[in-house]
Amino acid sequence: MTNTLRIVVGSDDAGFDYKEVLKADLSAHEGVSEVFDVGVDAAGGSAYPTIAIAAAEMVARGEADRALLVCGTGLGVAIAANKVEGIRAVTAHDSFSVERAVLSNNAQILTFGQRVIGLELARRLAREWLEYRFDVASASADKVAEITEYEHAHAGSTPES
Ligand SMILES: O=C[C@H](O)[C@H](O)COP(=O)(O)O
Repeated sequence: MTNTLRIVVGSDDAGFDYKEVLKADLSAHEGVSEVFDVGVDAAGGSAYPTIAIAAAEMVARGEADRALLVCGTGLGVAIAANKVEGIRAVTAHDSFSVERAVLSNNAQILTFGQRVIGLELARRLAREWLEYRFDVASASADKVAEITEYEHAHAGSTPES
């Protein structure tokens, strides 16, 4: 496989068990060149925003290509990661959404909820996710660019209500 991926994984306490399994899967996958773990460790303790922002900042800085994050629902880590400029993070618990997260939205971050989906489905979805690459020449590219343009134009500002 060409174009291997550097992936950062992270979770809060509620996602720790899945994060550890997914980390092992990613580390053994031929399509993954590096796996970084921003926690939590077995001792736990960090809340989901802390972990999600740390992972998202690694992606935003170009230190990792993607992140795979787990919390109880997948929602909190996605919300927090999306606060980092340039990041598109989505929660996806089905095969089609995982595909479109990359091919339509060029999302760099996928999140799972340990309290929502079974472990084997999460493992399968993570494997599928590794196979997709966003096509910058696709019809989806202009739509993603519109998000980025808005983000850049409004950085640091709060929309008036
Ligand atoms: O989105 C948040 C996650 O599900 C987190 O693991 C649990 O958050 P809570 O303890 O605030 O419900």
